[in-house]
Amino acid sequence: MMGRAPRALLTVRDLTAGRGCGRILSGLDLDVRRNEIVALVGPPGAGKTTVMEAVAGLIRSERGTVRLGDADLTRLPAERIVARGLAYVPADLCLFDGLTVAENLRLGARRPRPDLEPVLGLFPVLGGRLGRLAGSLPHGERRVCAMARAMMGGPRLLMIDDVSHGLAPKNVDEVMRYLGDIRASGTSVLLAEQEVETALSVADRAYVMAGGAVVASGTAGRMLTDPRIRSEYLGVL
Ligand SMILES: Nc1ncnc2c1ncn2[C@@H]1O[C@H](COP(=O)(O)OP(=O)(O)OP(=O)(O)O)[C@@H](O)[C@H]1O
Repeated sequence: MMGRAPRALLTVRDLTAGRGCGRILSGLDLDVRRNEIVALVGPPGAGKTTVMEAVAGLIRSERGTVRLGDADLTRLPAERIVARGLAYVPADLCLFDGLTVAENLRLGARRPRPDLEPVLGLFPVLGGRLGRLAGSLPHGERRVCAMARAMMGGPRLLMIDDVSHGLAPKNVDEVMRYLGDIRASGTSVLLAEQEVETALSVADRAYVMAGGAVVASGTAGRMLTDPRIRSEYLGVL
């Protein structure tokens, strides 16, 4: 919106979290504003999944705060975080393979007899797959199904881990286009991605992670053109 500062949606401050093996994130700050697509990029093991799981309430943080709009999500259980409007698509998708696509979508809704039409409007490819078992879909469509299931609850923010993982190049382009459509429908997006150029092609802003910390951040345009960031953090000579 011209002349008005973009409003904060997700505000993460001083996030410090680990797993059984010890502390992974220390004092991490991150923001997603309304109508933004934000990318978390970095090599395997940098901590991108850990950020998403801590924000989604799947692992407990030691310290720090997580807010979504006016709501304080800090250390709420995962199901209450989803109910506040924050949905998460994990890298392994967690579809119910023995249920149909339609049944998977209904499970993502927060009402007993949900209308599938708005989400099918966003992901038209699923319209012809509703009666198929989710386990029988090709990998690209499984990812679309998982994104669609997450959208059934009408989230304000959708977090998607390893968004292009295992996809053929044409399916990567398709999934990236869906991210733009999701944003246009009013849901902001936080994605984690190892393929930096892929992430920056769709994101407004990005955070580069290494060793559990944010080591650079800025607009995608700056990330793509700044020679220091390209050589030091993105591995592009
Ligand atoms: N389930 C787990 N148990 C113990 N340690 C883990 C677990 N998952 C990740 N880790 C460790 O936590 C650190 C951060 O991993 P994380 O998966 O958050 O990174 P990532 O940037 O998402 O990597 P990728 O791009 O491969 O998904 C790594 O050192 C990793 O070995």
